[in-house]
Amino acid sequence: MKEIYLDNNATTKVDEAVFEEMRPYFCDLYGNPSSMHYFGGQVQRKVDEARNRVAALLGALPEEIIFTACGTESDNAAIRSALEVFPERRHIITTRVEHPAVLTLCRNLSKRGYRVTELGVDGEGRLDLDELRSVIDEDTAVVSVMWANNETGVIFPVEEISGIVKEKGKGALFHTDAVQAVGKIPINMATSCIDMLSISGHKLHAPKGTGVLYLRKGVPFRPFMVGGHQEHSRRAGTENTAGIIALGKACELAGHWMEDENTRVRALRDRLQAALLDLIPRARINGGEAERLPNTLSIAFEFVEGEAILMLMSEKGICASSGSACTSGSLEPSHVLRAMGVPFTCAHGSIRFSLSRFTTDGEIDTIIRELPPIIRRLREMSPFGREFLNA
Ligand SMILES: Cc1ncc(COP(=O)(O)O)c(C=O)c1O
Ligand code: FES
Repeated sequence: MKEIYLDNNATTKVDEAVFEEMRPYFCDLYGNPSSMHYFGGQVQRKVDEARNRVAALLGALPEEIIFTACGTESDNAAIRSALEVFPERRHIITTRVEHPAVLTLCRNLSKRGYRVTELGVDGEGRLDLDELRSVIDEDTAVVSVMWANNETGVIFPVEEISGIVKEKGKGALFHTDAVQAVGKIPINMATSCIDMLSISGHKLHAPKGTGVLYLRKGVPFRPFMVGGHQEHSRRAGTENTAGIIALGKACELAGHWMEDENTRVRALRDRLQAALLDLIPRARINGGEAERLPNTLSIAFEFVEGEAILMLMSEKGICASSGSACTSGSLEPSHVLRAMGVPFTCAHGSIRFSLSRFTTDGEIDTIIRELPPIIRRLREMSPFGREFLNA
């Protein structure tokens, strides 16, 4: 059975071209880029090329790119740096729907004397920017708001938010977790006032364990990882050269595929969404009224358990997710859907489909064929579902 993989917000396939680009850097070109000899020098040149490629995708300068080990590290490095830049400030602003890479860090910091404001969202997952305007003050060190949500795909107006932070924040820094946005929607740091931005390689067809922290030129930075002088002393540790080279290639390819993502992939997502709403009663799109990533569909089916849907779909080779990968496995409904006020019964019956450039028309046809009978079967097994089906 060939899998139908619609869980690309959890992780993506490494593009074959990306794999080919990194392959020589394990057994043949294994030199240390910091070495003085030619053998290390040739690797250094490839790392520089990767930096240029990442910068090109972001409209950034190469020196604004810091390679890290993952999106989580980039998030931690950004927020911790801002707190060290302003040791006298004790206020952090974030949102209730951030990924745990940001939210858990902020909640830990709140136990160590920081005041943390978590901005709320409305029923469609949208932020209230007036709330941000009213809570930001001279004590605020950093504002961290994700570009796009991993569960619902809802896009936040981070350019406008960074403008508010610059206007009202008395120098506070603005960080955005753009892990789900990079490669899916156009980003141009040249025309932006975002100070720091996080990327994770494995969400854009590069290997797991690669990441980037974009740091705007001139923004003060206190490194989280200290030791050697790698990455201009901003991130110590011998570089993951093969991973960095892969990430560079993945960013180059993401630039080429951006239009496909926003046309063909978007049309596939929209077709899946329309068909499921049409064929399955009492289904609802989470964040459906908000601006969303072109590849993401979070859909709630009343009277059924998401985990049960996932298991029956998995038997048919269909891979999707119920909320974020890190929270599935716990029985708590997703913190994102809870923050949106999605009723408990819908939050539990929510499924996330996340497409990629590798998703085909035929795969979408299969889901449209297989999912409605699965939901019907599960509803027949549940007392509330039976009541509804018999009504
Ligand atoms: C929005 C968001 N931020 C951060 C991360 C963490 O990235 P990584 O897995 O590279 O640590 C993820 C991935 O799950 C994510 O979706
Ligand atoms: S670790 Fe990826 S969704 Fe949580």
